[in-house]
Amino acid sequence: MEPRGTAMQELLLEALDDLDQEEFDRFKFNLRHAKATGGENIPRGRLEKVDRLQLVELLVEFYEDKAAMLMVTIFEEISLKNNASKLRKALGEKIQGYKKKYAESVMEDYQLVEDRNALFGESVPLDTRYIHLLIIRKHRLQKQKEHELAATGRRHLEVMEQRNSIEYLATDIGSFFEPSNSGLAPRTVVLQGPAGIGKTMTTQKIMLGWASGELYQDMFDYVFCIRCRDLSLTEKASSLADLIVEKCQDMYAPVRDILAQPEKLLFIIDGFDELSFSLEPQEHNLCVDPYAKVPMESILNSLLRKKLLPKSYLLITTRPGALEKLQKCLKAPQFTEILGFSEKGRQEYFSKFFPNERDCNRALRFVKNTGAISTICFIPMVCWIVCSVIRVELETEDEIGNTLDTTTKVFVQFAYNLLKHHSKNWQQQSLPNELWKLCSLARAGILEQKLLFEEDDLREHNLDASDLRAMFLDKSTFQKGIGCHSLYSFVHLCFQEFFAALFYILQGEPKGAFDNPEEDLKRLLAECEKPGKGHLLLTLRFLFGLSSTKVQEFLEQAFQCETSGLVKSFLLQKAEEMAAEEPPRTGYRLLEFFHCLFESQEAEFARRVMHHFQNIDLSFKVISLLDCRVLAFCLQHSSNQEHSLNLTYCRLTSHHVQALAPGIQNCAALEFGSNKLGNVGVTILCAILKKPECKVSTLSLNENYLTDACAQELCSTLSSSHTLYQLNLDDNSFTDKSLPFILHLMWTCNSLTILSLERRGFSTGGDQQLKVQEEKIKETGRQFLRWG
Ligand SMILES: Nc1ncnc2c1ncn2[C@@H]1O[C@H](COP(=O)(O)OP(=O)(O)OP(=O)(O)O)[C@@H](O)[C@H]1O
Repeated sequence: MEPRGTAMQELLLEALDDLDQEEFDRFKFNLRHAKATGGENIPRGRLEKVDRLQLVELLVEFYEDKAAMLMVTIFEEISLKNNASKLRKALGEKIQGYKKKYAESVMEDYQLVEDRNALFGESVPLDTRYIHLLIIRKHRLQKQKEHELAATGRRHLEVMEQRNSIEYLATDIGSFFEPSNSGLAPRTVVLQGPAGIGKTMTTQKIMLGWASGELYQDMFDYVFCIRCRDLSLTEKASSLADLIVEKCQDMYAPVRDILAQPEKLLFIIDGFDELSFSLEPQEHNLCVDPYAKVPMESILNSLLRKKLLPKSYLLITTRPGALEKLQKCLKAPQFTEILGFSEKGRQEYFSKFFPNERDCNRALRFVKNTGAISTICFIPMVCWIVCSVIRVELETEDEIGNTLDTTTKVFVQFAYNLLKHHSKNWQQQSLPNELWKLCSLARAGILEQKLLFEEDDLREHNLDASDLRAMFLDKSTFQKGIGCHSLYSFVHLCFQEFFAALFYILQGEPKGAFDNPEEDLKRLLAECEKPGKGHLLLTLRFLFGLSSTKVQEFLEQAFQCETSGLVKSFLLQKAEEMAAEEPPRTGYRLLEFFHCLFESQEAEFARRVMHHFQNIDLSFKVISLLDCRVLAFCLQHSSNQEHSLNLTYCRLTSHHVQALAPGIQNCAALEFGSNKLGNVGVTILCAILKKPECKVSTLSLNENYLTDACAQELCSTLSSSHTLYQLNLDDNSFTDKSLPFILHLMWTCNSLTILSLERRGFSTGGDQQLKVQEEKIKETGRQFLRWG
């Protein structure tokens, strides 16, 4: 921090120097009765005989950063209007100057990121690394607006009106606080996304954008970024004002001026899921005074609940697992979500990673041809790991393995490559031991929600002299009192979660306090189920991934270690318990559970539990390609063939249908309404519907931009179905040209009983024909009902 505010003292002295002796005496007289908020006035005795310089010192001593405004008030009281306005102007300039200075310090702190492409991180400018991420915003349509749009031909909006009227729109970091259709600008924005999707990187980009004058210039005078993981360091009571001083890295930052306009402040709270506090809403936990010394937990709780600085703006990032907990604290939040890289973004990432064009093309070709990897490469973190793995394979001229079909396997391969190429201990057979120490540190941290480790922690886990420390841990230096303090964290939280899971798999090492691995594992699994334990979700997912027989065989061979045979049977039992829960899991919790089954790649897991989930309803969730592969795996290996899968309004495209393909045939009902399947999606779907083992009885493809060509393909495919009972094709782009195909289907598919064709787009003549044929079918004695 810079030396105490000499600039402010000079300003005060200059203002006093402008006074003649009589004015100076009057100033001192009024100062005796000054009404400054908080603190004491300068005792009368100390005011006598002070000269101007001494008075400045006294003013700063007693009124700190309020001294200048107090001086302005007294000048006005004693009719020194010119002096008052001169000082006010000088103060204004000083504040502007300070804003600039703060922006410069933010620039310095945020412009560089560690270059993870170079193994032992050099730093590179963020702008050369950052790649555009797809972000969407949940959008609630207003009735009036809907009608306007409906009148312009977007008929699907009427359908949406019945379904909560939510739409997902693409957005970008510069538009987070723009007014929604209601005209209200959100003061709280939540940015959610899974592990490694780029939330922290996005906050860094926003900080830099603001500091360099490109983002939110007129909107915010100050933007402060609070990293939740760092908050655990602040044990003692502090105030929001203190926190701002700390962020400014200047103990004489004009905090009062900064706080005087809360509507010009943005607080970014990054990594809400990493918080270890409970954030219960008890009143005694909340504070309204930014100067009150209260525990950090209260400051955060009060900011989130808009008790403290209600007019300030908040941007909070979180993984989906903590969303429920976060939602309970917030007032009128706007939800946004990072979807990851687009196809183009991924290519850009690869070309930055592999400057050599030939290597880049090879790597991209490999990813494209390996469907499994292709679906996980939208996550930047995974992209980085996959590229690192591919680079090693390219260097060694090995064939790029096509076994990397789960995130866990990508992490295992990455850890293996790193260890193979960089650990001296590799040859000395002590690797399993070293690895186990790293895993035990990760596990201890995950259980305690501790992400920053002290030297003592490293010593406790015998890692102080380990090579693995430099490989997987980052070191940061923090100011503590007058000295410096080193803290360690895993290169990314995902790695801590991965190694924590690996701890439960590795065996054969002296586990000391954990000499009963069975109990230890049971404890972890029980913890995962407790409310508010969202931070354990990824660890659990990795644990499922590592329990796979194939992965364990690889670990044993590659790391020369023994693995635990127990884990798999425990997890199977756990999966059965989770599946039988009442009420059953829904939404993201259900999807998370399916991800666990998928990571295991053990068909038996799915076979044993999927019968509990007859109705899988993930409608109105944003579903990724990976989610689709996960669903396909679970459905494909289910012993039950009667599932209904509801993916209405999930932003599905033809790629999603492709990823879902292996599982769809095991569903009796497919609800894919309000998506963007288009003609290609329907062609893929038809290939599945044609299979004799496919027994779909309800198919909903409402509002999917389907054309007459689709109607032809779909109707001719379904004509031979013996199981199709209901078909919904509302709100598509059909014309009279579709009529013959639809009539053919109506006549030939005898099982078809309900056909919905609302807003089908036929001419009056076409409609007439449809009605006539419908009546004729009924005359044959067949039950047939048509809607619309
Ligand atoms: N926009 C981007 N462009 C390039 N690389 C990115 C981008 N976003 C993220 N990355 C890479 O992915 C890594 C993980 O990103 P980040 O830490 O921002 O994820 P996160 O969503 O905050 O994850 P978590 O929830 O686990 O904390 C980064 O260290 C960086 O290497």
